[in-house]
Amino acid sequence: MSDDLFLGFDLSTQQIKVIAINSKLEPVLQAYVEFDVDTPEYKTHKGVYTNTELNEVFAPVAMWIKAFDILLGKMQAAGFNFAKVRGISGAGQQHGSVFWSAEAERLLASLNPDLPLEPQLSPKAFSHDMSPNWQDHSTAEECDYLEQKVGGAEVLAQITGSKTHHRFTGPQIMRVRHRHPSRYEDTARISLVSSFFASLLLGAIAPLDVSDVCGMNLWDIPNEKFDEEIIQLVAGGGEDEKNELLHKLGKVEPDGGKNLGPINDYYVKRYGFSKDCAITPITGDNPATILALPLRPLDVIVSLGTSTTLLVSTPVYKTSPSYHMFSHPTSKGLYMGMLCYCNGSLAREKVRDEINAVKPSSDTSDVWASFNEAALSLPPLGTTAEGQKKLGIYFPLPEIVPDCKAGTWRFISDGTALREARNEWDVPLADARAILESQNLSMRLRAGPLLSSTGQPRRVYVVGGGSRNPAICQVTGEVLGPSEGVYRLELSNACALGSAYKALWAVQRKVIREGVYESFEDFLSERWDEKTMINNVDEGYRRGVWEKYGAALAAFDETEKFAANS
Ligand SMILES: Nc1ncnc2c1ncn2[C@@H]1O[C@H](COP(=O)(O)OP(=O)(O)O)[C@@H](O)[C@H]1O
Ligand SMILES: O=C(CO)[C@@H](O)[C@H](O)COP(=O)(O)O
Repeated sequence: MSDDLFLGFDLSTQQIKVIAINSKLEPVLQAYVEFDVDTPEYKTHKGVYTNTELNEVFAPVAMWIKAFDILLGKMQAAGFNFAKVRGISGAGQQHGSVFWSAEAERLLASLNPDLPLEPQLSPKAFSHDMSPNWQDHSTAEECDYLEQKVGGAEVLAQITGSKTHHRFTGPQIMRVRHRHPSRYEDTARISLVSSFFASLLLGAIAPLDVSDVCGMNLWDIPNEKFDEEIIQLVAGGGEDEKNELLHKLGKVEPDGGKNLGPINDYYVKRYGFSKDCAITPITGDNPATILALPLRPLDVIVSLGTSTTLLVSTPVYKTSPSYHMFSHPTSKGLYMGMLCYCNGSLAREKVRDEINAVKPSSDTSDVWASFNEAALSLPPLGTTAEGQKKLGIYFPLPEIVPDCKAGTWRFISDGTALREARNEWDVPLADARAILESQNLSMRLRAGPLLSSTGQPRRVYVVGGGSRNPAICQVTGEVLGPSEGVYRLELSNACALGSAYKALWAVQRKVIREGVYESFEDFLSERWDEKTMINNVDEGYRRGVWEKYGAALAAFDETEKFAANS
């Protein structure tokens, strides 16, 4: 019906957000809750706790539930008509795990609509009150062990789509078993952040999502099943321990558009949702992001959230230890290729703050004004009249790609030799251009094999908080050089939007024949209106400039190797 509504939630690092759309893909409501601001009692910083000594980063599960209570309350206060919602999907920050206690199923199934969710579930529904976060770097030992036992990074990447990564859920579960054996023992079920969120909505533990499960290092992507050898290694012990872990993980739902069941009665009674509002698998925030745009071959999404991620959709399952492959969230036979950086917006903010400290802008309405001016006042690579180029690496946090400790490095390249910079670097002003170039050169270096033989994209779509920044968009266009330019998705939250599209597709997709449905791509292309959804924010390829950055790639590769080995 024309007034039917569909919800896409996003449980990300710093916020929980929602977008409601109608059947014509038009957004009718957006709302969010910011953890640090709206749930201050948990005292998180940017949504997480950090234990620097052990390289641990984690988030309190109770805070997410409380924030969800607040978000639903905000929607109610805005007069949102929950009864019109026909379908719900969502996205969760990837890799984070939630450890449910044996009490969880009973508590989820008997929620009292007179009370908020959080006090009914926390702490009793959980065997562990914290969820390891994707920024965590504490699992070096577990990663080395798994990689060595399974036969190396290439083999792990072939099976699971990625080499082992500190943040991936398999190594994280293994660490919880090592560090908190009794909590692991008391765990009845393990969810990802995505399936945890679906469980809250269903009032029962939801299956894992077909795409998000690929962020665990446990799922054999080509054979569409858990890899029992890896499960055994993570579980320790013998056959019983392996089966116990398989049971804790539960099933994986292969159909991204499946109706998992109606929304739990709790929400019907408390908020007035319809009894037949369908819950569709909730996926990872990055898989959900690729659903926000009708991607064509050679198109790239650069998501500029807390993390920076580069995403492509491809029919080719081509693995490498330097990037990730995931099953596509809606379309069997397609895959999502991804690069992910920890040092995205927080690293840019650090340089921005250093510049504001020495050169505050007269434009007090834009905290990025001085940073942007500094970035755009220099030529590519800050090249001097003598031909010296500046290459920097800015990792306030340990980085994923390359696997590198925290630090800042500045280099001068004269085209043949590379050396660490001395006083010829105007710190911090020259850092503005250098950090943007560095982040884009790193993506260009690694995304090449996922793209054409030249490594040049057709379009770059920028999404997320950082895409509002014109200097960031310009340097992205200069370095990545897309032939058709850089486009910004005008709705700021791509993964919530992609999730809402997924909910709509799941409810309205045509049945082609028994068990075969209209594809997500066909469904979206028919309805999507480019003119209202995206804006051309940079011309992209500039003759001579793209080539100049191409010529600097080898030197940039060397700077990364230097940083990773120092
Ligand atoms: N004008 C801007 N320029 C650069 N960065 C920005 C701008 N506006 C917002 N951001 C950045 O966007 C980030 C949040 O993006 P968002 O996509 O909401 O992240 P997440 O989904 O990870 O919570 C913030 O860390 C902030 O630094
Ligand atoms: O770890 C990854 C992807 O592998 C991150 O992209 C997380 O999924 C968190 O994303 P944001 O909160 O930055 O959107």
